[in-house]
Amino acid sequence: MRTTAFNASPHTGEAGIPVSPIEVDSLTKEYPTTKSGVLRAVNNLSFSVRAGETYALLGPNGAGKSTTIEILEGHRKPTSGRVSVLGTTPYKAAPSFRARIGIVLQEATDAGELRVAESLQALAAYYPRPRAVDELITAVGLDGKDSQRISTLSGGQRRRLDVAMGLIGNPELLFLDEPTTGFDPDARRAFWELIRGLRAEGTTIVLTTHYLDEAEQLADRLGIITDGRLIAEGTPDSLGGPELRRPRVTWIDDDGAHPGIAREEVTERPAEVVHRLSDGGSREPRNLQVRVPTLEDIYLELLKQHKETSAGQRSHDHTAGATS
Ligand SMILES: Nc1ncnc2c1ncn2[C@@H]1O[C@H](COP(=O)(O)OP(=O)(O)OP(=O)(O)O)[C@@H](O)[C@H]1O
Repeated sequence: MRTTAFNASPHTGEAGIPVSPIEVDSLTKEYPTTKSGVLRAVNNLSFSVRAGETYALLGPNGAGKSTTIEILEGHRKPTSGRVSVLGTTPYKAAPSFRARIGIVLQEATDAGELRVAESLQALAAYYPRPRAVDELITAVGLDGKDSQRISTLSGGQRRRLDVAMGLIGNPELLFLDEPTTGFDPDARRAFWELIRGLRAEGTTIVLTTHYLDEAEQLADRLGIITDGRLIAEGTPDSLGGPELRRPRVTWIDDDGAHPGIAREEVTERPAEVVHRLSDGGSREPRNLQVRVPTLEDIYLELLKQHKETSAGQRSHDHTAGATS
């Protein structure tokens, strides 16, 4: 068993050894398909999440993020591999496990005719140390909506209530599956503050999102999944490595035989390139810009590289198969 000691409130495993709250080792999940085959949604995936860390799982639609999260929550059983969450195997865990985790699913469950505060009160009764309902309503920005029927909330307000439902039990470990879909920009920023507050309290958070700025704002580390595999992992400042982070100088070249050509130079010394292009500052190349790659640029580049490598591998396998 891989074990790691961490500074912030380590969880204790079966043998009393401190372990990461989440350890995923060679996880594979296959779904049966209608054509009596299988779809491998998660493929030999390994990663761990440290105590008190916010970890973002990123990846395109269908990459296997929700499947992974559902296995971590105990809602699905792995086909193979080992998963440990808070020191237990989630799908076999005792009911007390549920009280220690908070879940915000991608899709809200039907709330019937319940009202905001009463739904949270009802849920709070299941937890040994729930959060105060009125404080939570304020924290998620639903002030004044206490007695409104859930069915009449707007999409974004409903999503905020989902987040409140995930937090009501005061969880040690919080799963957020695309939590801010449908939020307006203001509400997203308020939500980020809420998450930062939870992180400061020591809550371990696993987040999936398609908003790269959200991942950059919230995550200590990021993992990129595609085709069920982890293709890159790192901090928002280091993901992709120095090569993908080099600044780009772009301009429109009007000097050559064909004026108006868009140019780009990738460089570690953008000031030097600008100096050269502007003849020491004496002229202005058209649309001259220096751009540092954003997390989104790096993410897209990593996915592109993965696609190219996979295509190359497939064609190599095909050729090798044809000649063997
Ligand atoms: N219950 C299921 N039965 C069969 N196939 C499934 C099931 N759930 C998911 N899949 C398939 O597994 C793959 C991974 O899906 P998953 O929902 O985990 O992806 P995701 O990364 O969360 O995608 P998104 O960003 O769109 O939410 C997809 O091809 C999906 O169609």
